[in-house]
Amino acid sequence: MSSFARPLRLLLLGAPGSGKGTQTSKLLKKYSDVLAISSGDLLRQEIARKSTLGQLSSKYIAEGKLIPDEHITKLISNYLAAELTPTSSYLLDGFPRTINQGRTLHESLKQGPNLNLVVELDVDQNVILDRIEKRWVHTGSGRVYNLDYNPPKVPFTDDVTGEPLSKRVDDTREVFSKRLESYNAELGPLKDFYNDLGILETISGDSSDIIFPKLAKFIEDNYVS
Ligand SMILES: Nc1nc2c(ncn2[C@@H]2O[C@H](COP(=O)(O)OP(=O)(O)O)[C@@H](O)[C@H]2O)c(=O)[nH]1
Ligand SMILES: Nc1ncnc2c1ncn2[C@@H]1O[C@H](COP(=O)(O)OP(=O)(O)O)[C@@H](O)[C@H]1O
Repeated sequence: MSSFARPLRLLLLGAPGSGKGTQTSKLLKKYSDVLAISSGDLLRQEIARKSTLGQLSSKYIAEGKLIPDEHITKLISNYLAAELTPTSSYLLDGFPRTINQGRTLHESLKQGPNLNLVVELDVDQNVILDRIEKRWVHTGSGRVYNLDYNPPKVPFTDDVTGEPLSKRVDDTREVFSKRLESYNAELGPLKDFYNDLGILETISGDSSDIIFPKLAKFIEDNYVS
């Protein structure tokens, strides 16, 4: 039995550290039948298994550069083709993040379960560097922690597996500034594209605990009831 009256096909747009992964995990706790796809997590898994794409990507990621559109689009399109059904509800985190990726995805899903909601997480960019510097991750699962906001039960240890947490190579002050610059450069055309499709919403808040209730209510009002 689906949680939804109509399928939720959501893209979360947001600067690095704005809380896309955090909102995703909160939504998955509320709606278990949503397929969550995080481009960053998929890339980090490729890097961990030392695939060709992983070896290529690790250089770009370490320098805060975007992976070339054709490579990331192939990875995500193959994943979607394998996992999506015509009635799927899904959540995209981190892809698309350029207008070319957005247009390509829109064309490839034209006959199928295309995006029906794009939410921009509008967070004061002065607060996100501190978040990034305190972010620790469990690479295997993509679980995200923060020394201030959501620390693990046991220091530097994943709550579920007990495995050690790690810092992302791109979560440094200097690399972060490059990622933020690239996000800000790509955001305008993407927002215009989805605004023209009539599916863009912007939710503001300087804490994920302010944003999530607004996001959950929007979904409840428009996709559940
Ligand atoms: N202080 C604080 N940290 C947060 C908040 N929301 C998320 N974080 C943490 O900030 C970091 C970035 O969040 P994440 O969800 O990974 O952002 P993403 O890069 O957009 O996916 C992580 O360490 C989160 O645990 C918040 O409202 N306040
Ligand atoms: N859609 C994408 N296009 C190009 N590169 C991507 C994409 N998604 C992720 N990446 C690469 O992976 C890195 C980490 O992505 P992600 O985990 O989404 O980080 P963030 O915390 O910035 O949201 C990005 O800085 C970029 O190098």
